[in-house]
Amino acid sequence: MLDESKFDVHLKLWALRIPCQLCKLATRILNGPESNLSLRIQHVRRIVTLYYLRMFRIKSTFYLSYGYGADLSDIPEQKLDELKSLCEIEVLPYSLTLGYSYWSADHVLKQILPHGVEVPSKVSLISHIAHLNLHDELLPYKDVIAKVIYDKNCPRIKTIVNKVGTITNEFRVPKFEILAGEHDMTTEVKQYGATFRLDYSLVYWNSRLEHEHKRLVSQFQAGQTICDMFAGIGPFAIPAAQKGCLVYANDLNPDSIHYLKINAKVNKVEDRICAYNMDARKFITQLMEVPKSEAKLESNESMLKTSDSCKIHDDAVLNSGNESLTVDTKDLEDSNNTSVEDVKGSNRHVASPVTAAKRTSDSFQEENEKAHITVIPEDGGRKGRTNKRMRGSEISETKTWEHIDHVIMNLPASAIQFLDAFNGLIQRKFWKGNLPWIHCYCFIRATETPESIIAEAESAINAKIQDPKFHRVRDVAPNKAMFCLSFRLPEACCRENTD
Ligand SMILES: C[S@@+](CC[C@H](N)C(=O)[O-])C[C@H]1O[C@@H](n2cnc3c(N)ncnc32)[C@H](O)[C@@H]1O
Repeated sequence: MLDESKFDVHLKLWALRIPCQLCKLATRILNGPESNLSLRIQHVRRIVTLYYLRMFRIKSTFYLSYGYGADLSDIPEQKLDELKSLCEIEVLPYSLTLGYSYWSADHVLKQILPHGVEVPSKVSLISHIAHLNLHDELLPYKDVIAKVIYDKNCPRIKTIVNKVGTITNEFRVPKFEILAGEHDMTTEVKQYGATFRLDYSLVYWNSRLEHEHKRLVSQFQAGQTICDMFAGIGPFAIPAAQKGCLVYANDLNPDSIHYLKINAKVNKVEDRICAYNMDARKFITQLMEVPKSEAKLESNESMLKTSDSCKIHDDAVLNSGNESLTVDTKDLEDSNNTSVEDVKGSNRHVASPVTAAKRTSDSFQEENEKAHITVIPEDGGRKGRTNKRMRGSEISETKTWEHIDHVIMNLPASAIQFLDAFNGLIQRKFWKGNLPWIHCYCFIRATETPESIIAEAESAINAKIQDPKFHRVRDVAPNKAMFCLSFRLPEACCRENTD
């Protein structure tokens, strides 16, 4: 329990009694820039405000002066003359108690925490949720720290959470303990004009990546096709779609896809986002693999023409075959217990067959949920393209084995290990135009260099990377920084002949 009375400070002050309507003017006179007085006034500015408001309520008016003598001798003559010309000034003693509610969180915590223990300075705000990362030394004080931060920031902050342990699950979602406020982790954040709804306890979200999301999307052009292999709730996908790109967005976490769909709707880009819930390696393979036969190709094309605006390579993505195109719902449920290291061999999600895409909205939704493959736009094509931001060319029918402009891989801990999926994936004779840009996020530790990262990437794709570009995103620890490695997929990755 926090004894709030411990923070009371009793002040004996002198006050000037000034009529209500002249208070502002008197403050301006006393608070002039040229005298020593202004310093003092600044020092007591909050008291002044506080007190002024309080007096205003009871229709009386005071201007508090912290150090003025009763005879007004501290006030420079010229200012005093100005004041006197306004009205008759009365000086009287006044006692003021500044209590717990007056002091800042920092001030209170400094008094509570033992000497030498640093007050937590970094609080991440995700709309109404304050996320603390308390280190071991502060854990014994976590409840009082949370209470003070909550008291001082309520109602803007409604929930205070602390991250427990390190992130070990595949979905990159920390475990949180709610320390104060409402037990509600659903929230809404804005990034460069887009709205993102999310449940912070279920999906990955990092507000510190806002600038990076913006930077990368600024490289995309309207009409381009983007593939986001680790899309989360859509911080790349939604703005790219807002820009007029067609986006194929995938994430292994079903909750991320749930919110991605919501966010696509909220931002009115559901006609330009196709969402998938599967392992990234399987996703990219199925998206870019050429259909097995011309016959299948043709039947896909006719389906595409009648299907909604999200043109999907049905044969590859929603293959009716029994073998590979399946997602194991059980594995997905259990995947919270899987470490990041397990990700590489993640084609293990094999079990229930995935079914084809064309159907009415309800059955569509139902079946896709079952199969963990979701295509958002149930009626996007019929509704037409509503997004005001769309510029440039309309999205034409897209065959993802013929052309994709950019591939985003934001899973820094292990995205490089997924690059081998591109080795021999594209069939050159079907591909039109340039090969895609790959934007692969990674961490570089003190023991590593950009060269060692390139070597790892080249070994994964089994080809030499020409003109790689590294962009430093942010420092995540003293010896570890997050980078974006961008390069155009080398021609040598392509398969020359169809099977
Ligand atoms: C670092 S987050 C990035 C999310 C989003 N792109 C962003 O910038 O905020 C990585 C995402 O990859 C997803 N993920 C992890 N392993 C995956 C896998 N094997 N296949 C597909 N998605 C995966 C996680 O669920 C998480 O949402």
